[in-house]
Amino acid sequence: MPPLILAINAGSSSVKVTLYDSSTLTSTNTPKSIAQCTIDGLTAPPATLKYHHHQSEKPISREVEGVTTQEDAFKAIMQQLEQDEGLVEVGSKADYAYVCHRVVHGGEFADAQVVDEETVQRIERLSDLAPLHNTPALTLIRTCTTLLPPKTRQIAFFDTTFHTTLPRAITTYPINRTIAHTNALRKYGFHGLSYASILRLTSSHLNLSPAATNIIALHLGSGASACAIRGGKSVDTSMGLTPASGLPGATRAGSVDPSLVFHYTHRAGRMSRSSARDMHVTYAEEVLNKESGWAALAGTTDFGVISARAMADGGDGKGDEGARLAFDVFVDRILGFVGSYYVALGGRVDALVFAGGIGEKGVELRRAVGRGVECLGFEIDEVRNADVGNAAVVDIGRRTEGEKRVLVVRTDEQGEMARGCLEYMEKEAKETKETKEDV
Ligand SMILES: Nc1ncnc2c1ncn2[C@@H]1O[C@H](COP(=O)(O)OP(=O)(O)O)[C@@H](O)[C@H]1O
Ligand SMILES: CC(=O)OP(=O)(O)O
Ligand SMILES: [Mg+2]
Repeated sequence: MPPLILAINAGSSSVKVTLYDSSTLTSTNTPKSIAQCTIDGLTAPPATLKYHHHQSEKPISREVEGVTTQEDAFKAIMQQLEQDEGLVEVGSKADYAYVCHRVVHGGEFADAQVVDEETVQRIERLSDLAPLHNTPALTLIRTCTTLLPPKTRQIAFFDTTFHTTLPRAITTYPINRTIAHTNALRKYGFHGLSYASILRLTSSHLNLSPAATNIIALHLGSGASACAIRGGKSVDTSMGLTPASGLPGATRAGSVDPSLVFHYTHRAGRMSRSSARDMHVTYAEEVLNKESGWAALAGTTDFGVISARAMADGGDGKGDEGARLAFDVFVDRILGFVGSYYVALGGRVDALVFAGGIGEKGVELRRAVGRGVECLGFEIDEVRNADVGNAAVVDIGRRTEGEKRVLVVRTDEQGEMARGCLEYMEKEAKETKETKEDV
């Protein structure tokens, strides 16, 4: 059996796992994917499992009751892989030679790391800075350590790596510099594996080298962010020290006035120091991360449902007011970042890119954002926007040449990890060869 790579992407509302054959490469030099299993809707139960073994004709899709955490989801996914007798590439668990984990907060780690006790401890220390992500990712690392043979190599890939190019004026918060330095308080940025994939796919579609590509990318999923990429490098992004800032999300408030938390409880409004008494900092975090966003405005975390309800309104005020509000708030905040990043890129933008679950499926959202950015020269074609098909990159703009294109990109975070894993394997093989030659 060839060495297999299992790439695990634990998001805030989903777990996506892709299995790759490291010995076969596609035309874009990525290991060939053999099977993919995802469970989404963890925050809008019942969750749905989707499975596709690439030799089978039809993907499977079924609801999975009682699956509410990333750990439940991962175990159900492993069970699905085990049960599939057609998955001949896997003889036993020992065939999973490499396991890649998406870890959202990498702190000071500049690059991917082989998982050992020290890496685990450092990821653990960062958990407070990405409570919806690092803790579940660590749980999955530990589950794999228990479930798979000791010789399985686990590698952690960080969302923060892509943003290590952010300029200092962007990463710096205007606060006491000593405290900022001691506590590592700065903008890190997230969704980096996704932005790396978006850059790769977009530059190839536009026939540009990544180093010559300027884009404004929108990763819109349960967690949503925007990124300005100049010459293939992240120069600004909307998430910050934690994934809680910037755009709102399924259960996240996004950027709000930082003083809001002191006025959130019923004691608030008194405008005294004691007004913060009922708002313990961990409660504030809980509220801003888990009890806000679409869930708070519209009563659901499913943006597909929100879009449908918002459109049913028809503008006569009779429809679902909460859904309309959630939709409008999201569009407003997205437009704010697009405008700001257009200026940051000096107006030289090859493409505005929609990605992530909502970016890929949200026809209405793209249409509404499209209307707002027409003044900048981006124009969405209604017909193309209405049906984006299944291609990795689709032009939905009226222009299909030159600058200011509008694209929908099927970002591939697992694929990005599989590529990184292959690079690691090649490096490891080279080092082993050199060591043997030295002996
Ligand atoms: N038809 C649709 N239109 C708009 N949004 C949708 C649609 N279907 C699903 N979504 C949204 O996509 C989100 C999932 O995006 P995804 O990027 O996969 O999530 P995660 O942040 O967990 O990685 C869901 O929360 C849901 O709101
Ligand atoms: C960083 C982040 O919010 O990730 P996700 O959208 O996968 O939850
Ligand atoms: Mg995601």
